[in-house]
This record gives sequence, C-alpha cells and structure tokens, in this order.
Amino acid sequence: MTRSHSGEAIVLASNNAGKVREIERLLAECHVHIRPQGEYGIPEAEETGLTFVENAILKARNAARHSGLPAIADDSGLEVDALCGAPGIYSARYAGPGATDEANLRKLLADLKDVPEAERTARFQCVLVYLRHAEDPTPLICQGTWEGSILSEPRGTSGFGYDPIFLVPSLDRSSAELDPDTKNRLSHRGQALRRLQEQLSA
Ligand SMILES: O=c1nc[nH]c2c1ncn2[C@H]1C[C@H](O)[C@@H](COP(=O)(O)OP(=O)(O)OP(=O)(O)O)O1
Ligand SMILES: [Mg+2]
Repeated sequence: MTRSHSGEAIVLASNNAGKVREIERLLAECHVHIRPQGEYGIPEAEETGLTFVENAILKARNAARHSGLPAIADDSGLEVDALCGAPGIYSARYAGPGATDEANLRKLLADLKDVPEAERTARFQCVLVYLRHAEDPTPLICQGTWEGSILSEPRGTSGFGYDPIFLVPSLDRSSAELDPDTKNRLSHRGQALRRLQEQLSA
C-alpha cells in the first residue's frame, strides 16, 4: 500500500450498497481500510461526464475534496449490443432520474422483448479511479469488462442492479445466481479491483 499513507482510511465514493459490499469483500483480503462515503455525510456528485472514466473521476474527486482523504470511485454499467451500447453510462438512470434497480431492469426487458436470444449479447463495464487527494493529477485508473447476454426473465436473488437478467454463458447462470466470491472472481468489478490492487502496491 505505498500509494496511500499507511493505515490511513480510503473513502469509497459510492452510495450503492451492492457495490460497496463487493468492493469491501475484495479489499478486506489485502488489508486496505476503506470507508463508504455515507459515513462521512458526503453529498452525491453529479455524474455529468460522457464516459465511465470521467464520471469515476468526478465521484472520487468529490469524495476526496469533502473528506480530505484518498478516494476510490467505481463508475459502471451495462452495454447491450442490440441497443447500440445503451444503457451504458446511463444504466443507473435508464428508467428516469432516481429510478430503482427493478424499474431499470423492467425497462430493459421491455426494450428487448422482440430481440431473439442470439442477439441479446451484452457486457458490464467497470472503471475504478483512485485519487490520493482531490487535486491528484495522476489518478490510478483500472477497468474490467464482463461479457454475457440478457435473459428474458429475471433469475436469482443475489447481487444488485441488472444481475438477475445478466446471463453468464460459461456457467449458464445469471449473475444473481452466483455466490459473492464467484461473482467477484469473474466480474468487471473484480477484474478492475485486482488491477487496482496491483497498482496500489507497486
Ligand atoms: O455488478 C453489477 N451488477 C448489476 N448491475 C450493475 C453492476 N455493476 C453496475 N451495475 C449497474 C447498476 C447501476 O444501474 C449502474 C451503475 O451506475 P453508477 O452510477 O456507476 O452507480 P450507482 O449510481 O448505482 O452508485 P454510485 O454512483 O454512488 O457508485 O450499473
Ligand atoms: Mg451513480
């Protein structure tokens, strides 16, 4: 952990409890001390970027600025080929501002109702950004991608977001049917976090 001052907490710039659980689980293994931004009463950043990396930087900078601590942010989403990459960076607000996971997932199923199985390919994208402080000019940026396809009905109860309709072809299960360690081993977020850990300890 040479990039963060030893023992100092890192703020996790996310209000998504599902993400926080997954990231905490992975980072616990390497003794990184992270605290979700909710514990510091940090106001939510506006996600005005046009790319995952821009939004992740905006979120991390907002958390670092308000806390005075290093920060990690995750910007992620689902790209569906039949929808030309939508909902993409707008995944969290696909059914409108402040939409629930359930509303977003239902809208996606409705938009794909006439799309045959073979054309329902999709992938999760995750970009993680680590800033040592709000003005850090050299953020660490790591990415992960998870290929799959969109089911026609939800399956499983684990995870969050679009997990119940994301089919992991190699396992013939939805990502909401995976236990947390299996999801972290395969997922876009797990891949990005392992890369970030390598960079943090380099
Ligand atoms: O592993 C995943 N399994 C299922 N769904 C997922 C996953 N990873 C991202 N997603 C979906 C959830 C949300 O609709 C969007 C992320 O949006 P994104 O703005 O990055 O996060 P958010 O607003 O939920 O929380 P926050 O910005 O506070 O971190 O993509
Ligand atoms: Mg968000």
